Amino acid sequence: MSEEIRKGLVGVVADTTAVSEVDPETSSLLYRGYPVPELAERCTFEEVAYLLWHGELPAPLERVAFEGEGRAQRALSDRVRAAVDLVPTAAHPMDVLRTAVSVLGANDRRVGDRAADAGKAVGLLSQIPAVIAYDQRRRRGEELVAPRPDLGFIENFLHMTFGEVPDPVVVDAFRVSLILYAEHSFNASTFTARVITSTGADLYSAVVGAIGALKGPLHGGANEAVMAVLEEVGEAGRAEEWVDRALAEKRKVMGFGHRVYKHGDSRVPTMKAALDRLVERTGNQELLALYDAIEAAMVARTGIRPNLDYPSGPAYHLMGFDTATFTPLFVAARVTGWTAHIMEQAADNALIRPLSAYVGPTERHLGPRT
Ligand SMILES: CC(=O)SCCNC(=O)CCNC(=O)[C@H](O)C(C)(C)COP(=O)(O)OP(=O)(O)OC[C@H]1O[C@@H](n2cnc3c(N)ncnc32)[C@H](O)[C@@H]1OP(=O)(O)O
Ligand SMILES: O=C([O-])CC(=O)C(=O)O
Repeated sequence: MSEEIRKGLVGVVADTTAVSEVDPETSSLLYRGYPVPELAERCTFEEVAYLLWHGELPAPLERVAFEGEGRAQRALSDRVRAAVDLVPTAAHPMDVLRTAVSVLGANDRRVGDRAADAGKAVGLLSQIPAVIAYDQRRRRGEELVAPRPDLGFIENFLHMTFGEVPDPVVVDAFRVSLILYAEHSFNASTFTARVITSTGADLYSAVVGAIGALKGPLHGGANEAVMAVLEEVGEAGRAEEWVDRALAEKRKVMGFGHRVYKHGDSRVPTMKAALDRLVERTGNQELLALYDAIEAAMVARTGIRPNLDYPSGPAYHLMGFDTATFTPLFVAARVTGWTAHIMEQAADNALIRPLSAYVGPTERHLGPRT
């Protein structure tokens, strides 16, 4: 076997992209050239979506037209609602979302029209929150809440989920989290979307595949799994002992480590600051003490730092979301990055098809068969 195998494609540069730049040396992240902490401080989530899709922030008139297009598509269609209702509540909300996007694609006459991809992306950005909000509500035995076209994306998403717009600290922390989750170069789910697109398949198929890839606990599923860690550890005083045992048992501590960042995830300081503001509002100091104690124990023992999922998990908990809804929230943000990459891949396509080194039995032949 003479080929060099890069298991997990570690360190492999698969293509160019102009969507975002991750610099592991400086732990920094740029969307279309703009530092993400700056976008999180000064932009709406809709503006960031526009930036990822069009390469520039919208001018005032472009912003009004773009927001209007999104606001008009926020209501859950009867077909999608019926599809959600068909999925048992025992199924994970990511399965519901995957099914709903599939139904959206099957009902879109533009499905194979590449020129309509930007419009389909706007539709998904509006419909995905409606699905997530309705799914959480039906699991709680609550009625669907109709969208409010007078509200911005973030406020409307929260209104459809909770039946009211929460206070500004919650609204702002949610906005920050979605901007931070929006895009991250060739991560597993985005790469999945690019692979599917490279075959000539439509945008919805690529997004359905990406949702499947994001569900796993080594990727987006970690924000949900972080809550299980916090609950299992229980109190700050138990953190050191718990981390020692988890490492001895060779368990992966969810919310820590990253394939690209080895000196810390660029997004964590911004999300941690939002979490701190939520804690200040709710007075939940024990949660913060627990969070800090687990991080201190992990860093002291392994040098492995938190990734974005570590502060996002408890932040979504304090905002009032059910734990199983956390990874769908990641989808609501990342659909912007996925679709930007889908359009980039389609515009300059080459089928993605690597080679494999065969390690099975050498050639052999069937003997007489009875
Ligand atoms: C937004 C996101 O999707 S970020 C990722 C979210 N995922 C998680 O939080 C899940 C937990 N983390 C992990 O599983 C990993 O850190 C990954 C999958 C994210 C990245 O891992 P990789 O780049 O493949 O590194 P790999 O898994 O080989 O880890 C290297 C070493 O660090 C250890 N390590 C890495 N992360 C962790 C962790 N969270 N807990 C314990 N040990 C860890 C590995 O066990 C391995 O040790 P070894 O060399 O002794 O075998
Ligand atoms: O980049 C990755 O491998 C995972 C990640 O942090 C993300 O998708 O946001």
